[in-house]
Amino acid sequence: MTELTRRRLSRDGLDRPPYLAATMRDDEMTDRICVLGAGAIGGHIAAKLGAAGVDVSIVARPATVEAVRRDGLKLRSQGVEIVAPVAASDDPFALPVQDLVITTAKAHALPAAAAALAHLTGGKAPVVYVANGLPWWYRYRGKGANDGASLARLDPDGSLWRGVGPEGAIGGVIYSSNTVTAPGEVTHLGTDHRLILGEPDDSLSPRLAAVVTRLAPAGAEATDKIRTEVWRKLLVNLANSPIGALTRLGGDQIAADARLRPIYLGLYREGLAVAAAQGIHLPDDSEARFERMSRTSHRSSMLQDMEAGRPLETDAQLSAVQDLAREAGVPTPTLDILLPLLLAAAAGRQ
Ligand SMILES: NC(=O)C1=CN([C@@H]2O[C@H](COP(=O)(O)OP(=O)(O)OC[C@H]3O[C@@H](n4cnc5c(N)ncnc54)[C@H](OP(=O)(O)O)[C@@H]3O)[C@@H](O)[C@H]2O)C=CC1
Ligand SMILES: CC(C)(CO)C(=O)C(=O)O
Repeated sequence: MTELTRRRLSRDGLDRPPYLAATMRDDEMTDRICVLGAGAIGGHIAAKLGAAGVDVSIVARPATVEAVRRDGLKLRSQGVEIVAPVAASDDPFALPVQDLVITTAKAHALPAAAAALAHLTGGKAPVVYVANGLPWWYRYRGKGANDGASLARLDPDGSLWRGVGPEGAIGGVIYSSNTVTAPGEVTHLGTDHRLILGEPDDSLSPRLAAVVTRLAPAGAEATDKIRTEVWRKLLVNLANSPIGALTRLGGDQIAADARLRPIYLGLYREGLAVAAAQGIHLPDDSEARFERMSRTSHRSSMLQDMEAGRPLETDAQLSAVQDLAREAGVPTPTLDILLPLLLAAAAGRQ
């Protein structure tokens, strides 16, 4: 990386002590935003919000909380390091009710976070779900035959649907390559950064407009076709994630290996067919997508999880797609081979 320009940005121009949300006066906290599950993506979003003076707190794991309380939340992006003084806690129940909650926890971590989300929203505040893969609320106010229930794969005991409620859900799709390089420090690779938000009923509601305005410092934009955006991104993950996690290769290395090309194209095209069975018709840009990976050395978040020994996001990115394919009678031969290989490889990690 080129020499970093260090900027120390302080919310309200004050050097506030680290984590204060629970002790702040109510009149100081009129526009509270909390990011639950702040790792690579949540850290990126929270750092940009904090640097812009937004009153943001994060709920994160203890090592992150300790680092952020001590040193602030760091984001290295395009040769600049932002150090944002965001509040941090590993106990969501110590936080007051928020005006807006963003979750960037992986799909498999969400059911366990349902009670925390319910507490943070106070039953009122919207929750922006930013994640790869199919979301648990996919069948809320959609137009499909099975509308009106969670995707069972992603909300197996219904704790999200019943405990948090789909009414508060705002869908989020993100294009941004990030890695946690140290606790409380996120490195953003390249220049791409898009955060696309949409209502499950596809309306351009006043609520959506308000949320997009609040999250503008983090690059938010609105869509009136959130499921189309979910699929557009999911196709990329469906093809890239299993190949990357199995081979341990970054984007440019995958693109340089011609043997991987038909596997990538196969996965992508199977995803296109499943999306089409859902009424979402996207152009076949699989070849261009494959070539485009040569531009980035980013190691996918699933590969990062594979290497760190963490659970993989296979349910949201792969198994839920296979579920929809089976429901619709769409063949997915490439996915059907790679998914068991990936699950076995993940299970066999030391
Ligand atoms: N990284 C990237 O470049 C990209 C990621 N994405 C997607 O964004 C989403 C987030 O990914 P990413 O940021 O990489 O993931 P990370 O694992 O870096 O961040 C998620 C963090 O949330 C923590 N967490 C989970 N549940 C809780 C909880 N209840 N309370 C506190 N902390 C919690 C996790 O801890 P623990 O691990 O201990 O559970 C982890 O530290 C995923 O869906 C991913 O696929 C999309 C585009 C690019
Ligand atoms: C690789 C990338 C940026 C796009 O596939 C991604 O979404 C991830 O890391 O999970």
